[in-house]
Amino acid sequence: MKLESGCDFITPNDYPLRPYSENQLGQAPHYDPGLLILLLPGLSNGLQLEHHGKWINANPQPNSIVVSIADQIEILTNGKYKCVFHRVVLNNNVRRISLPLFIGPSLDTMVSPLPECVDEHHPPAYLVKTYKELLEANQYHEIDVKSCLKNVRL
Ligand SMILES: O=C(O)CCC(=O)C(=O)O
Ligand SMILES: [Fe+2]
Repeated sequence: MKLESGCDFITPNDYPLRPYSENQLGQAPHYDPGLLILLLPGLSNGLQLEHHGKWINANPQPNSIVVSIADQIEILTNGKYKCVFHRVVLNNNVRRISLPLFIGPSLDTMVSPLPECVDEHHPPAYLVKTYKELLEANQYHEIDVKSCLKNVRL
């Protein structure tokens, strides 16, 4: 994958306080686009990851950066490393601000399973698309539950 230039973007999140409302969602369950996400998770909890059908709290350490796998790593590794399905639950007591940096290749980069991850037992499991086409498949709407992965998994 050519990574001399890339398409990175930051989409800050500001989640309001919602007293007296248990488990109200700040972000619906979704997959993130791109290669990797570097997230400054702010001071409050709320980020949850799906693991074997259950939601678990990420509970990042104070002053840490959360690194998570986005959809292109799943495609590049031919499904070996799965994109993290996650959501945000609003906090009853603390206003939550988070800062995710979405790291991706340039928009015209073809994203396909790496040859090292394909063999006779692991045939290519994803369609070959450019990063731009992957974003379009997701309607540029990263918080939509519909991930581009659904459109490119074979
Ligand atoms: O607020 C968070 O911790 C996560 C944000 C997130 O998942 C996103 O913006 O895609
Ligand atoms: Fe996300």
